[in-house]
Amino acid sequence: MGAERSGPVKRTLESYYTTIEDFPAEGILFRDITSVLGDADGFKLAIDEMLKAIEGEAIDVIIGIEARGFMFAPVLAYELGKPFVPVRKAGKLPRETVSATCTLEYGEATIEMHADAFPPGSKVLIVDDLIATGGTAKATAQMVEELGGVVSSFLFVSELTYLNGRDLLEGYKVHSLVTF
Ligand SMILES: O=P(O)(O)OC[C@H]1O[C@H](OP(=O)(O)OP(=O)(O)O)[C@H](O)[C@@H]1O
Ligand SMILES: Nc1ncnc2[nH]cnc12
Repeated sequence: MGAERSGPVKRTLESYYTTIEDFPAEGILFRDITSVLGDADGFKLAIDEMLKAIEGEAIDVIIGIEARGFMFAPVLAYELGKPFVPVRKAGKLPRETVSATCTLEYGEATIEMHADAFPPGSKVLIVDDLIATGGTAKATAQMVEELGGVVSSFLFVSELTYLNGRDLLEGYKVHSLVTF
């Protein structure tokens, strides 16, 4: 028998994640994105797969949600030549804002976006690292629509399917690359 050939092992995006038990509270399985970003191949794979997921979609503006959405949305905005708009936790943005409150897997949050972030009618891609209950994403869509924008789709690196966040986003197009 001849020698077996083996090329470089192709890792999945999921394999770059680290899982931490009981963080930040007991009973939570925390899916840590920093180990994806902390590996150059992992980060490249994430960006490549994100770009592939939205290939061909009409997008005018890319929103990233603080803090972990900021790790991805600006890279996509740069790659696609589109403006980046931040959604931030309350009290951080300097100009007039719109706001929405959401319930999360652990806690509650109020988030804000600048009222002049994009012109009415803009097609908006909403990016975050993860969807859990979907509360943050839904609150972001409410703000986009309050400003006359149209949500083209949501794009998450990962999805906690057991929290059924997709149900809250019924009627919207939702992309996620890794499911836990
Ligand atoms: O689907 P949901 O239940 O709304 O949860 C998802 C959100 O929770 C996490 O952010 P977190 O609020 O922990 O803030 P961080 O990005 O600043 O760590 C995550 O990055 C999403 O933004
Ligand atoms: N289980 C989890 N892991 C990582 N980020 C999260 N955000 C909300 N729930 C999370």
